[in-house]
Amino acid sequence: MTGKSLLLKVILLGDGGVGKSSLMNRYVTNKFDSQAFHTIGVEFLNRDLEVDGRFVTLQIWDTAGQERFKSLRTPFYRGADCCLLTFSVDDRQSFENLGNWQKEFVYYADVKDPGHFPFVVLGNKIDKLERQVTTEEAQAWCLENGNYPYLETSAKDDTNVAVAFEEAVRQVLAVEEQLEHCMLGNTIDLHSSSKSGSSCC
Ligand SMILES: Nc1nc2c(ncn2[C@@H]2O[C@H](COP(=O)(O)OP(=O)(O)OP(=O)(O)O)[C@@H](O)[C@H]2O)c(=O)[nH]1
Ligand SMILES: [Mg+2]
Repeated sequence: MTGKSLLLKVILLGDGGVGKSSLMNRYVTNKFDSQAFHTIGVEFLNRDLEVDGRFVTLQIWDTAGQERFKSLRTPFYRGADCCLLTFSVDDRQSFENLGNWQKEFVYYADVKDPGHFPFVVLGNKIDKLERQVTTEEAQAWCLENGNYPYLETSAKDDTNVAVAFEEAVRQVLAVEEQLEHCMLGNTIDLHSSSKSGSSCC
């Protein structure tokens, strides 16, 4: 193993019943429960992985989507490195609520620069035959709301679950690299006699 393992906190948000707990459990324990209970508050599980040569410990925070548990989940948003906005492709309302979840996260996590925060959107339950949201609609929402990556998953069939969490890591690493690049730019600026500003951030 080269270098230190990076601890990243990712948080799963979305309406009750879209499959957040099922995605986390599929990814970490490779199990699926067709009779899963609603989450109360938050739970988290860790999994180590390697993405593009970087060793990462992913701390996955699974939150309660039901409105009545709002005050129990929001205190845990702070410090998240990535937010997975989740809906279910067989539940139109859960898709229409994505914007509310995004706003709730930005507010309670106190995100200073929402335009550069790594969100990833997941359309879960693609094993279901009766869809209420098309792939194209979901892609269009992602494009309009911040050009977020969109992945379609099935916790039941284990479709794209690992890919989704790896994409979350890639998004965080990309933002981190951008920041490092900017800081390097600023360091050079401080020692430079020219007054030209940094080209990023
Ligand atoms: N067919 C199918 N069912 C799924 C899938 N993912 C989850 N489910 C089922 O959907 C129901 C709700 O799943 P949960 O994982 O508990 O949903 P949640 O988003 O954690 O819900 P809250 O904890 O209330 O916020 C359960 O009965 C799961 O078995 C999937 O990919 N396909
Ligand atoms: Mg849950």
